Amino acid sequence: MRDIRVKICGLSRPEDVVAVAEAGAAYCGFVFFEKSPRNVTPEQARALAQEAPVGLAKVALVVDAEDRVLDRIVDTVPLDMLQLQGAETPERVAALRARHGLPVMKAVGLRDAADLGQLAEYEAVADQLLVDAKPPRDAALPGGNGLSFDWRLVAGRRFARPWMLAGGLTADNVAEAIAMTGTRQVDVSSGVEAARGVKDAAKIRAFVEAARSAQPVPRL
Ligand SMILES: O=C(O)c1ccccc1NCC(=O)[C@H](O)[C@H](O)COP(=O)(O)O
Repeated sequence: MRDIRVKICGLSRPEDVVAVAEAGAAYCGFVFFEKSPRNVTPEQARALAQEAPVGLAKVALVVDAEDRVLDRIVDTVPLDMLQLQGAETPERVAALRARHGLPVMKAVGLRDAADLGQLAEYEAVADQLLVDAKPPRDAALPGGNGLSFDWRLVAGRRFARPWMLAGGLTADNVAEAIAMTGTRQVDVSSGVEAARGVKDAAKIRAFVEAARSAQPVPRL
């Protein structure tokens, strides 16, 4: 299967972008969140983006960012997509989409069936959904924690928009996750790191290979 699209999130060094491009990923992500070990400034992200070849989509991840912060990111970094990882409302998603003229991917955290209602709410306004594990209540980060959720929650679900599976994925479990959920897109951060916040080129390669060799359930 060659149509699985992979996003590698939390890049902070030029060699990470090169490794992601060479591995054949479709998206690379830059984290703008000061408490994160993967945080980059707009200027750093701009330099990283210059390493990205045509065809590798550059995604800015923000968490409840104020307009002036997001304006500076968008004005500084050549971007292809915004990823909203905070508590942005559907109205805020729609407003940011209109303000910046970029596709918006809204992250939705799942822990149990009670969280599924959010998917429909955000499908109505976002270009894509990132279906992620809901962070633990005491987590320092709202994402990028290397935690999975119960994939059976979305197995067989018909999404109205393109969506990406995230949360605790690794080269060892990504094929099973794709087979179980039927997703065509996957996102990873912790699972391709040598140490927290430090990406590993061999793990990136192994992850992309494992994802692209997976067999999603056929669409009926
Ligand atoms: O990665 C971070 O440090 C981060 C900080 C704040 C909000 C979100 C963050 N990361 C989100 C991701 O990188 C992923 O899109 C997703 O949560 C999967 O992460 P992981 O479980 O580490 O693969």
